[in-house]
Amino acid sequence: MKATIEATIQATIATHDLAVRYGERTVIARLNLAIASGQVLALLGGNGAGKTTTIQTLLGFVPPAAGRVLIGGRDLAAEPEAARRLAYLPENVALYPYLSGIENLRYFCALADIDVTPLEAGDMLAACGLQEGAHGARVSGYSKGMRQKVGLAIAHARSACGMLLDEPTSGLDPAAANDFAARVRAAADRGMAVLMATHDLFNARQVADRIAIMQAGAIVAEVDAHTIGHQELEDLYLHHARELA
Ligand SMILES: Nc1ncnc2c1ncn2[C@@H]1O[C@H](COP(=O)(O)OP(=O)(O)OP(=O)(O)O)[C@@H](O)[C@H]1O
Repeated sequence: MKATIEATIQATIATHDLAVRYGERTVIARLNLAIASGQVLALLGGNGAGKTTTIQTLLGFVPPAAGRVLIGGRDLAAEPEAARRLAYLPENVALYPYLSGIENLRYFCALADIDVTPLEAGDMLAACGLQEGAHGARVSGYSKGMRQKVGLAIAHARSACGMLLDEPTSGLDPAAANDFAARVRAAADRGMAVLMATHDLFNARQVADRIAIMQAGAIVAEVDAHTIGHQELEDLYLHHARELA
């Protein structure tokens, strides 16, 4: 589904006719995305559909073969630093294991020239749901859910305008997944644009405003997450998965 030019320009995270190649192979083809402030787009798709490659390209890690990436209206090709306004939460948030939650948050903020006092860091972690007893403990002992809360706190502290999540709920128990979903929704409600690549249809419906289905590097369907039922979404997803088989 093609985003209008107006939506692309106004969006916080956007791509226009994006193509990505690995060698001779095209893995993203004419991808048009537009995610406005306050919106969550869930990107569904089978293994190898191109979800992670899309995220890596938005972050500037993978160069486009054609098309444009716009972050906050700034073209990444001309202003690569625009990608620094995005927070990235991969499946396993990378933190320094021998530092505490507070130290990790302060360190990642310092990299962005943001000075955060230990007290402020504790408040930020608490606001993201990390229990106080864990703030000063080494991250090596944290669960996946706790690491994600630190990741969310870093994103807020760095005033990210957008957040890219790659399979954030895989491996989380239902309570942790539910809690994470609520926090992502809250981040969007405060104005962040969120792109969430996931295999979790339930989570996609719970958190997202729109759900896009990706197949062989292109969006083949886009639906309203608030109105589509679980069965309908599953059928749509499987229909496109079968087309490929
Ligand atoms: N560094 C790379 N070099 C060459 N090909 C790659 C590279 N990274 C990914 N690919 C290929 O690009 C295609 C898209 O991969 P990608 O990881 O983006 O898919 P995905 O939708 O994130 O899949 P999954 O759900 O399994 O994580 C796949 O065919 C993959 O093999």
